[in-house]
Amino acid sequence: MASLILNIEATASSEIWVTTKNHVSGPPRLPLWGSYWFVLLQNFKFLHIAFHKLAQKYRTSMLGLYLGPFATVVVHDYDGIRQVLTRPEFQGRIKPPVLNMRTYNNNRGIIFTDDQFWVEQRRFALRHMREFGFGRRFPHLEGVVKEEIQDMLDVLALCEENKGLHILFVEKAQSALTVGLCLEIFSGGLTLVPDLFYTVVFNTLWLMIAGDRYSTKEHGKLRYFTRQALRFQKSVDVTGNALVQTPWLRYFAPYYFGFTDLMETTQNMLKYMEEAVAQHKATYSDDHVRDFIDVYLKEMKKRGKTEEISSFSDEQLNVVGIDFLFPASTTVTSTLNFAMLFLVNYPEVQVKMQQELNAVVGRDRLPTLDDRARLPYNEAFLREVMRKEAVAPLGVLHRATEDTELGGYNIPKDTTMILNLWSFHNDPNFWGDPEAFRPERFLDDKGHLLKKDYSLPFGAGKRLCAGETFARHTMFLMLSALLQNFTVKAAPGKPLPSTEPDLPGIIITKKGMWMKFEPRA
Ligand code: HEM
Repeated sequence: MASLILNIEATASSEIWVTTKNHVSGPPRLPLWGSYWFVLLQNFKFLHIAFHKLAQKYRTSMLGLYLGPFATVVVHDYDGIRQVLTRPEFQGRIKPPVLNMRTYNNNRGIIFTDDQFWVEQRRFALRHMREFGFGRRFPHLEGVVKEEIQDMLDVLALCEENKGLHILFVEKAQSALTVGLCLEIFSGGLTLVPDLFYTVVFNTLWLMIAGDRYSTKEHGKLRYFTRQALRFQKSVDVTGNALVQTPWLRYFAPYYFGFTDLMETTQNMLKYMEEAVAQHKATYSDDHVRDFIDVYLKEMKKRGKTEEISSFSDEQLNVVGIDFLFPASTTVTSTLNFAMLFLVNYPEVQVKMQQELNAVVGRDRLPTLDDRARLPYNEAFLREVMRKEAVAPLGVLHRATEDTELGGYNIPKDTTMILNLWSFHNDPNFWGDPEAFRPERFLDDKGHLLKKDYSLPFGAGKRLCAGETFARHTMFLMLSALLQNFTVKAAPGKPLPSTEPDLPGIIITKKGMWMKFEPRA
């Protein structure tokens, strides 16, 4: 079968859009899955690598193909990517029926919606999440994050000191609950990542959304949500794979093609929001708005009186909630996971980061956001991690909302636009030595951060990741606090883990790993 497909590829025309004047090159279209067959043949696991190889093969930065019946262009270069990110006619989203099925059979939320609905809901959510500290400097929230990070460091120190299992017999263990936590993610002096990071990220966001934080005894619930979110991210690739191209597959092999995971995990995450919203309704007061859920309920009441049909609804509130919670709890923690891998593979980089922390912050207090500008090497490290391993290597799919052109090629309305951020981040013409892990590439001769960061792990333009500032703040605070107090090492006696991802999906991740956090003298 594979050789038959290769044969067809070699003989068929590579110009796929006979309806357009100026064709985009790419592999031909076969029955059922169109050009997807050729994509799978290039790399069955990681789509960003497959597209990258095909673009090289067709000597183009704009690859044209069909994913099933859908005309698609994959853009690989900086200029093309920036144009798609910033031009208004490329800000649509694809809305395949299977995606709608997950959210009350309605296209809801922010990430997968477009048009006026998306504009109104994104603007509202961001404006009001800011009131509770999202994406900005806000002393109350920074205090909470500090507490959460201090808890993480304390538990880490306690479990490290007592080597996990032995903690059961140590009086120092504050309670049986701490013991439970230690047993789950600490064992024999090693710590499980990314699980270590789940609490800080989830609790900080949950405080803004639902006005609450999970105490140690409820950490199981919080980790349950994060694992659902991760399972969701792993259920399909970012194109929705064969399930989007041939939706009837869900009747024949729902588990194999990811349909079961897609549905179950979304339902489980929605249940979280549904319960929180029900509790808020039971205790709601117009005079005392506690968090984002209350703000949203208030808006619904207001609009209910004035508008016949409003885009504000219970369903939309639930999906907006998970559209913040699922990326936050998976992308931030997975990026930190990659950061740990780069630290153990490049110990000299880790030493430099610790030296900078010693000089700027010392050891008597935790790093704060005020220190961030004075820790350029630590900042450059995070940028380099996200350049090398952008957890969302193809971003989220865009759609052309009208007939247009890009780079001299005609792009018909409704073309799916995929941005290969990974390919651009690894372009030797742009970065010189993209294969090298070198935080210095983001610094000038004097060690100051370069004014412009050309990498695009969060996208750009109107669809810029809604959580960029939150993610950058949280990752900086967690990483700098960890390195101020611990040295990260690979598990002794085991081969050094590679920095390459091993699990595909909407985001790419590493499997959970046991690592050593050695307290610094
Ligand atoms: C390292 C962490 C993260 C990375 C690398 C990342 C990356 C991205 C990317 C590439 C996009 C697509 C942009 C586009 O459509 O062109 C996106 C969208 C989005 N992200 Fe993130 N993200 C991260 C963290 C977060 C966090 C913490 C949140 C929320 C708390 C979040 C919420 C969203 C939302 C709501 C969108 C959809 C924006 C829209 O369509 O208007 N992300 N993110």
